[in-house]
Amino acid sequence: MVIWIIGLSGAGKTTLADAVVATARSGGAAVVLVDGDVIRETFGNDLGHSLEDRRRNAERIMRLCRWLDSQGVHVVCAILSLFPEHRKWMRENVKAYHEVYIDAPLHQLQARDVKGLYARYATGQTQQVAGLDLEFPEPEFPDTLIRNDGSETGLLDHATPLARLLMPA
Ligand SMILES: Nc1ncnc2c1ncn2[C@@H]1O[C@H](COP(=O)(O)OS(=O)(=O)O)[C@@H](OP(=O)(O)O)[C@H]1O
Ligand SMILES: Nc1ncnc2c1ncn2[C@@H]1O[C@H](COP(=O)(O)OP(=O)(O)O)[C@@H](O)[C@H]1O
Repeated sequence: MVIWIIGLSGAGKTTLADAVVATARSGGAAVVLVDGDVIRETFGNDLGHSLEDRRRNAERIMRLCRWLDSQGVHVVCAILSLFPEHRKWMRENVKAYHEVYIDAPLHQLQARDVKGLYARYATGQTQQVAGLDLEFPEPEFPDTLIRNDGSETGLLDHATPLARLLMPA
């Protein structure tokens, strides 16, 4: 199975993905964590954040996830996932695809701004920020919809039910 965790920068994708993987492993599941940022670095940061590079990065990650899945390993992937056609491709090309959308209000992301991305946008140092000058089409049919209301505990409450999807019966 591939659990595909989508959301804007700072929504809590990595936080949730880490918890799902830790819980699933403790329950005996063979699972790999694929994080958009980490895969960029793993491949030598050869892609930036232009729309074209993001498309290529996402396509690389999709194929990597499908390949891992085909080897009998579960995958939890945390990715911004800008392109609706990619989500469709995953649903069509992975036998067991579970899409999770973390919907977090932009004002909270801007207030938290752990990576300083939104502050850099505000001062004009960074452009093409999803949710601001880059459209983020919301997933239409997520299998799990999480409204991140600002409570990290509330977010992590979803980790165990998701991890159970990966654990041996
Ligand atoms: N404009 C701009 N400039 C520099 N960096 C940016 C920019 N927009 C996003 N980010 C960072 O890229 C991370 C998202 O990358 P992903 O590989 O998950 O997805 S995608 O390529 O955006 O589709 C994202 O990581 P997360 O915060 O983990 O989502 C950001 O840290
Ligand atoms: N609901 C929340 N309340 C408080 N902090 C949160 C919440 N959700 C996420 N965080 C914090 O925000 C930061 C960004 O989360 P992260 O998982 O890296 O997001 P993403 O991977 O979507 O960019 C982390 O430091 C995390 O602890």
